[in-house]
Amino acid sequence: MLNTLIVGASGYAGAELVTYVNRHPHMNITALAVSAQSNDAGKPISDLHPQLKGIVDLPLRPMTDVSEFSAGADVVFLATAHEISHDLAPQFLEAGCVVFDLSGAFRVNSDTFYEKYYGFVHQHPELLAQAVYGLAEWNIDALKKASLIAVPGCYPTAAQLALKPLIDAALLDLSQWPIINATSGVSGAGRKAALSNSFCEVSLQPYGLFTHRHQPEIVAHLGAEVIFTPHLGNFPRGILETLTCRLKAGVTHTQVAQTLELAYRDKPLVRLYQNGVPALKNVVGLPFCDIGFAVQGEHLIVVAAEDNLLKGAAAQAVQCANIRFGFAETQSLI
Ligand SMILES: NC(=O)C1=CN([C@@H]2O[C@H](COP(=O)(O)OP(=O)(O)OC[C@H]3O[C@@H](n4cnc5c(N)ncnc54)[C@H](OP(=O)(O)O)[C@@H]3O)[C@@H](O)[C@H]2O)C=CC1
Ligand SMILES: CC(=O)N[C@@H](CCC(=O)OP(=O)(O)O)C(=O)O
Repeated sequence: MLNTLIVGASGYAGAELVTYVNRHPHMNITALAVSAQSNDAGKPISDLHPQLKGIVDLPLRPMTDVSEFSAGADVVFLATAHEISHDLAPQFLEAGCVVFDLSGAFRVNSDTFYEKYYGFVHQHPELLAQAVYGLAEWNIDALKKASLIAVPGCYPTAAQLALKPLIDAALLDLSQWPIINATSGVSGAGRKAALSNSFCEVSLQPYGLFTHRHQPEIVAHLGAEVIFTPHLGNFPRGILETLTCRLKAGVTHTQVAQTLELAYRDKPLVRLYQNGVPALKNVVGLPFCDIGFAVQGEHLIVVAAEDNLLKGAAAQAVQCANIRFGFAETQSLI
């Protein structure tokens, strides 16, 4: 049994981790942690997330002393904000834990990226170099040996799962940058109240044009430029991405289909559509990324859908843990 700590357990991604870890036959929840000053300290998690009532009623414990929580823990999931993960991960690694970080704190190994896109100067370049990017389907060998896993961003997961096999197989004419239009539900912004996320404010609107931090994350790991435009939609959860690309001259529908099929035929959490394209309702509440496409001449449109809190966060984190420790990849996920 792996003693497992979930930090940020009261958040949206944290609560999904609690559900998965609780039903994992090889993991045992040692504690559910929140900040030292949390308003929710001492409350049962099921008071905040009633879907857990009678399933997990453990209290949310304020993390006043990290060493108290790291002692005896084998695995730590950090479902915390980027700056918090940046500070906590080294302490848990030092204590010998395997750390799965759901934030952006260790995703991109660059000197300038964090200051420009996250607003802080990264203090742990050695950990940036060591962290393994947890795009699970594409990084299995490195994940098996990793001690710090940077779980990808929600938007970059769907975008890369759609584009990577096509780029690797050299099917795309990259002189036309793939255009990724993505719409996310509001849970992507976390549980904390904010005017911009409140019911009457949210409609359907693009944001972060040319400046969103997921664009350079996608580019860094894909090795190709893209145009990425996120949108906020007025629904709670799910991400749908429509990716428009140019195929190299002569590339056919069959070649695209065969390339995706080859990439994902033994990957249970990516589901390919032979006909049509996915809708959000097919993946919300489920750990899959669904992919469909259409071709017309040299033009390709790929559609990818996932639950931002699941394949975009908690499910991919547990998938990475399953790979890291040699369990079935879908253990406790489906
Ligand atoms: N929401 C999403 O769709 C996705 C989120 N992510 C990433 O996952 C992480 C969590 O996101 P999300 O669940 O949405 O966030 P939430 O805002 O919903 O939750 C954040 C959690 O962190 C806790 N927390 C805050 N400060 C500390 C601290 N110092 N020590 C310990 N716990 C703390 C909060 O509790 P309290 O404030 O009471 O202490 C809360 O439990 C973020 O880095 C986010 O970028 C990644 C992919 C998708
Ligand atoms: C709708 C919404 O606000 N989404 C968030 C992204 C989700 C997230 O949590 O960011 P990471 O994947 O980088 O951790 C945003 O655009 O900043």
